[in-house]
Amino acid sequence: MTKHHPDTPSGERPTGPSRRRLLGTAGAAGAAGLVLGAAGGALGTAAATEPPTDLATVGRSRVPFHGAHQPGIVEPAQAHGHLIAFDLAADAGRKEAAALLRRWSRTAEALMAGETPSSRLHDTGIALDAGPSSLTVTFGFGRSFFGRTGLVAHRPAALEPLPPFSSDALDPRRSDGDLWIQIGADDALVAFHALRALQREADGTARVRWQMNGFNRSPGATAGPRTPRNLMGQIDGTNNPKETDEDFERRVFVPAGGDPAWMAGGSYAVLRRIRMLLDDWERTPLAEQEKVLGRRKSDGAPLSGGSETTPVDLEKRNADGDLAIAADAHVRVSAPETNGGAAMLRRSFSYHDGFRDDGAPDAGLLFIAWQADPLKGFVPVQRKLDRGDALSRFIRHEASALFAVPGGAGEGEYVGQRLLEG
Ligand SMILES: C=CC1=C(C)c2cc3[nH]c(cc4nc(cc5[nH]c(cc1n2)c(C)c5CCC(=O)O)C(CCC(=O)O)=C4C)c(C)c3C=C
Ligand SMILES: [Fe+2]
Repeated sequence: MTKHHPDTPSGERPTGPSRRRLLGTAGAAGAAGLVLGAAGGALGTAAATEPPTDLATVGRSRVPFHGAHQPGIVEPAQAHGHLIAFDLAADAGRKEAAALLRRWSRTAEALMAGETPSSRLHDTGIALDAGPSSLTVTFGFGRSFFGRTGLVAHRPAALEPLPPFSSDALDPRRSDGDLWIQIGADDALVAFHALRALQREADGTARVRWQMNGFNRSPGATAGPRTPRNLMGQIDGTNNPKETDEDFERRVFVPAGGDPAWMAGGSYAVLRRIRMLLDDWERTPLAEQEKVLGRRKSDGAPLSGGSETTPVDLEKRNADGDLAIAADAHVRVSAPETNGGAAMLRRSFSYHDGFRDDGAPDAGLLFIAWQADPLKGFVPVQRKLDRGDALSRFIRHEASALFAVPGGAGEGEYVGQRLLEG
């Protein structure tokens, strides 16, 4: 399907120059000046003299933009993440939202390919000598988007507001939003470059509602891939659904023929900003920390025995007759076996935003859960955790959002087109 491009007279998709080609080509200063605009002076000089940067594996790694699903869901969480939510401007409706998603998609496609986005705006140059660095950009729609764009009839039933939980201490200013972008990259400059490029594309159409920054372990820090640790020091992500599981697609993605039709191949993202009471946690003896979770801290092995990947045995008893995994241990209370099979794909980022007035670290988990239906994933599990999770003593849910993340864009399509032009 060939689509008319809004920003070129011919209507063809402009392909931006590779960032590396821009740096390395003799005489690139002129071209760079065009692309870089105001910043072109200083960077243009560098462009004429600097050799192209050789990229290592991390920089070269590239995730495709097009596909059945949007990027940033099944790929391992990157070292750097930015989450940003927008509200549409008062005078922006469906037409303006469609134009924005078209611009955003075009920009995301170029950035993920390691290209300088060709846009009506000047590039900042922040990522000039970097490769794609596994950049992913993922777009979602919040419940309020549908009212503002006259699309309430197309709003998924799954976007019903999440129920309140007794342990919620939610800040509405850092919750919800009409539109959401999740950015992840294994290079901090590439991630920030994408954040700025996408934010600037929204100027005049949508304004930032909230923004959060997260991180994970850098690729290459360990000899082989390992499950990441969170800021409590726990290995976190072991018992996630695996792409090889027979029911993975059904659990995580809306099927073709699902309701609404425009969500086929899409998923629902539940975001919770969960602050960790790290001073309390770090004062807690190791054995108690392990009992709270139900797994060993050193290697993530379940307290019922084995290694990290050994299935958790919830029936196992110690010699003294006690349950090896306590009745309120986090892994027992959250396990699909104790929640009627409810499961979600957890793909989170840690965060640290300095220290609060009381001296405690403002740090924790940007918990992101992906599922085909929040009522069969996050909601029943969080209800159960809310009633009796030993981890609750050490965490505070401070912000919350739920977004419908449509399927991936086909060639020549933009994300959300099936909704906005359907
Ligand atoms: C409602 C869903 C969940 C919230 C909120 C949540 C918060 C949370 N979790 C950890 C740390 C770990 N969680 C682990 C397992 C785990 N957690 C959930 C759900 C929520 N967690 C599920 C469904 C599971 C898998 C259970 C299973 O099938 O065994 C683990 C163990 C390792 C793993 O399997 O990932 C850790 C560690 C924190 C720190 C946290 C809030 C800050
Ligand atoms: Fe958990």
